[in-house]
Amino acid sequence: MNRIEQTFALARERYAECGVNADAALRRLAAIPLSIHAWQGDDVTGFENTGHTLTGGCQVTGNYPGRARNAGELRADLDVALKLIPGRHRVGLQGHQVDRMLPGVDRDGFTLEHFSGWLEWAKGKGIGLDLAPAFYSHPLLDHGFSLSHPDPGIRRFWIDHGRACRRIGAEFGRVLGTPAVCNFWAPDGFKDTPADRFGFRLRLRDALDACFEEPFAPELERDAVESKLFGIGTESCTVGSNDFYLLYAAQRHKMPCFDSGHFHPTESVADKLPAVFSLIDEVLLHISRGVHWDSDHVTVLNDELLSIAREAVAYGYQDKVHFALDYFDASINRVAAWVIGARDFQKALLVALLEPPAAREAEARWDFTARLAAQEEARSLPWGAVWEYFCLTNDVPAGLGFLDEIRIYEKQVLEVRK
Ligand SMILES: C[C@H](O)[C@H](O)[C@@H](O)C(=O)CO
Ligand SMILES: [Mn+2]
Repeated sequence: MNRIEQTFALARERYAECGVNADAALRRLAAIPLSIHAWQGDDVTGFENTGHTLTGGCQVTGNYPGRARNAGELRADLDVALKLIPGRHRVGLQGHQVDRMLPGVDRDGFTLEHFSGWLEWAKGKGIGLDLAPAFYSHPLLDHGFSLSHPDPGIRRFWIDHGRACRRIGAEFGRVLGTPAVCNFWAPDGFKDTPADRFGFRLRLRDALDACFEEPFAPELERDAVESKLFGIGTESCTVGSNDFYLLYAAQRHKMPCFDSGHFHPTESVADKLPAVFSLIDEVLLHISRGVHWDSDHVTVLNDELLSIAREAVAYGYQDKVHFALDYFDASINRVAAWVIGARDFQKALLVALLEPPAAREAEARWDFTARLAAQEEARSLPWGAVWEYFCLTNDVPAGLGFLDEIRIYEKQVLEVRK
């Protein structure tokens, strides 16, 4: 046995002493796909080559060399990242990350032809694809409004873009054999105090209803709606607030999407999961990290990530949670950003899957002293040895070895992109 196998054998024994089957935890972790967000690789730019800047209240900072300039380069970068993230995952696309543009066709007329390269690539890799409409970075995001805009013509453009993405997503689902998650996030909102919070929400409601009018089998396509607390330039009011979308999702049988950067800094996304799952069957998580605001930092293994992962798996409904990454950092190697963030969330999931029963047993007998002691002692259990074994058995480097491969790719490919 090599060192990793030896330390895993000892860790397996230690966990068994705590009533945990480490092999079973590894099997459950391997069964959890993450949706790797393609937009970390192109700085949410898209490939329409229209020169649209990033709008919609998001911001990407940094200018690290090597941003993907087209779908082919983005797929090549994702190929490298996916080889360094243990397990089998999915890839999430934005509605403007097209393979090609067609003469006279704008986002409201996109079809599978605009994403055919992505479909062939995903089919070849045996992975699923998710597709989110891009309701931003376009001249028709007028005064910052899309689906809730007062002008019916502008609303129609964005509704048709949303409808087009769902159709393309359903095709992805049909060909790839796994439903595409189509996440609807509209940046609509107000920099300063609005005079009409209600009319915009009524229009958003009706526009979403129009987007979702065409039924698709759940085996092909799933709809999610993503709330947000504020954006840059929409500090005073977002039309798609959490109150709006939570009720919309419940009434219209859609998935609420909780983005961990979209709530007040002291608000717990982790606690929302068991609350929502008492009444809603399925959710989408956007795993991100806000530093002071929705800054979309690369996820790190902090208490918030650990608690989100724990609440997502603690009650056995993890197959009803769609785990998607959502952050964009252009100040570091973009491939490394995918790999570090994805591996970190997998570590958080593993810690949760390895959680001993002692804390829950103590709580069941109202012994909160033993509960706290058990929760804190669990922190020092040898989950790292189990993680390294997970990397080994999935043929990816444990420890920092993944960075060596990224550095080689950086030298050979990223640095020569000008
Ligand atoms: C690019 C995505 O649509 C975007 O990140 C959205 O999910 C979001 O979180 C906006 O703040
Ligand atoms: Mn998000």
